[in-house]
Amino acid sequence: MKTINLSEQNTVLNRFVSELRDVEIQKDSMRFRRNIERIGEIMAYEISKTLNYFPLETVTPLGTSVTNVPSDPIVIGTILRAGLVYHHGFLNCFDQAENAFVSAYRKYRENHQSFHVHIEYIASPRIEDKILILTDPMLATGGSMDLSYQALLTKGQPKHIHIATIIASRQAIGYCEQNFPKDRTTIWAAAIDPELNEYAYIIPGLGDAGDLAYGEKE
Ligand SMILES: O=P(O)(O)OC[C@H]1O[C@H](OP(=O)(O)OP(=O)(O)O)[C@H](O)[C@@H]1O
Ligand SMILES: O=c1cc[nH]c(=O)[nH]1
Ligand SMILES: [Mg+2]
Repeated sequence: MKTINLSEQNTVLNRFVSELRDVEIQKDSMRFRRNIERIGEIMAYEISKTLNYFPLETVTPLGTSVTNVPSDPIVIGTILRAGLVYHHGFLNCFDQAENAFVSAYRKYRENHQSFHVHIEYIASPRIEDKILILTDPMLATGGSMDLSYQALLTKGQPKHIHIATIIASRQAIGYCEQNFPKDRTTIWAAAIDPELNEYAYIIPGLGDAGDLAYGEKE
């Protein structure tokens, strides 16, 4: 299994990640959402370099042109709710992709320290033999990603799985390496952080991505 940490390259993506983390800039929730979206656009472009292509003949007003374009059918599968704008970033790039949504959220117990991940709803096309891009901006324990993937397997076996995230913990990378098919999974992260706190939040991370994008929930 390959893990690609895009922060190892000096690109403008790093500025977008640093703005997402910045406690002052986070107050501008529109900027927060737009940064997530544009990281989705850039990551989709990076993933596009791994796809299969075929030569497409195009008729222009003055002749014909042949261009290599992607041939793989793609399903973008997103975990609600923090993944919503990230999803749109991917869709801006892969505008012909099919779309899947999974509602996975942390249900905290009384003590607020332990939780289990709750899946209530999936809406997905068939994913058999397609390229499945699973998107969620935060990969903390990896539990939501794993359970969402298991839920989507009721729709077929994908040809390849791309796990796309903005901030991953080291622990979650290890968890995904153990729980996803090694020969057909690639993990893409805009940054990988060292640890989780006692509430399983990524440290230093950025806080609660869903709340920062869409407001606090009860
Ligand atoms: O890797 P994990 O330990 O499973 O944690 C990561 C999950 O936590 C966040 O969602 P959250 O449950 O906070 O829901 P929200 O998007 O509605 O805020 C995030 O968007 C991931 O889905
Ligand atoms: O650090 C984390 C962990 C889970 N969900 C988030 O939004 N942030
Ligand atoms: Mg979630």
